[in-house]
Amino acid sequence: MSVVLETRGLTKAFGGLVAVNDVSFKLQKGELLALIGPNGAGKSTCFNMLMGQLKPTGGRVFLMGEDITGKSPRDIWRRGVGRTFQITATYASMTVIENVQMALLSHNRQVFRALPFAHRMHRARALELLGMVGMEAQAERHCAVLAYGDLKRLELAIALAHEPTLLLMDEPTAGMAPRERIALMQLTADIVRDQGVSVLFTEHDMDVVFAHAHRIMVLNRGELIADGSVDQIRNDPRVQEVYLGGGTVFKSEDEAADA
Ligand SMILES: Nc1ncnc2c1ncn2[C@@H]1O[C@H](COP(=O)(O)OP(=O)(O)OP(=O)(O)O)[C@@H](O)[C@H]1O
Repeated sequence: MSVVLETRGLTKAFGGLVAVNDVSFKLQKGELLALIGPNGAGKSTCFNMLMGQLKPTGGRVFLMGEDITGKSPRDIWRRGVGRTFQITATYASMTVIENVQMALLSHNRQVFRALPFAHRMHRARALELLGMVGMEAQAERHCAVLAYGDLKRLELAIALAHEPTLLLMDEPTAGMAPRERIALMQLTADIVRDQGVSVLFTEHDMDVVFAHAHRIMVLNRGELIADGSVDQIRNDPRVQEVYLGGGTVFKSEDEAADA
């Protein structure tokens, strides 16, 4: 296995508040890694440092062994780190396929040169990407009329248009119904398996995390308190104590399957 992403002692302080404190981890190629923790644990701050939106106050970030600490978001994106957001970022006035075509034009640095012909370019690849997320049949629909779950799947296709090595997904299932959440993460897990992409995601829904993550890291008050398999995390008393303020006992695998 090869390491795609590594942090060493990653730290971010906002004045006196240390939001992320000395966080070190590795993400292997083809891994679907969850970063969980209660509200305010530091997950978004961590993501924003990985993506270049925030500069760390300490520590380093390595992508495929290369030090990318403090690089700009655009530079990091160009190196193959894609991102999906809590709020979908699609163009409502365009059709589904046009949104993917735009992403492909952007990936190929053709946006301005090719704009008059944009609707004709990269159609085959766009349809292929829509097929990957089960949205081929909706290619000609306008984004404004799409159901929320479909918008999230389109967002995934747009992120894949950039052929990312690593995809950062910040609460990908926020605002979705439970059944849709499981479906979107199943789709993500299939893409990880079939396309060799590596994914780091944050998620509040424990059923989603336990059902799909290959490995789970737990942040609490900026510190990484656990890093292990689904079973290790489910049974870790520190995690049960700290996560959601204590008193939480996670469902066993059998109970979760029955739910
Ligand atoms: N720009 C900022 N300035 C000051 N404090 C900040 C800033 N961004 C985040 N914080 C603080 O850092 C801590 C971690 O916040 P962060 O948003 O990273 O947590 P989180 O785990 O993503 O939370 P949530 O699950 O609620 O999204 C919080 O105490 C938050 O108030």
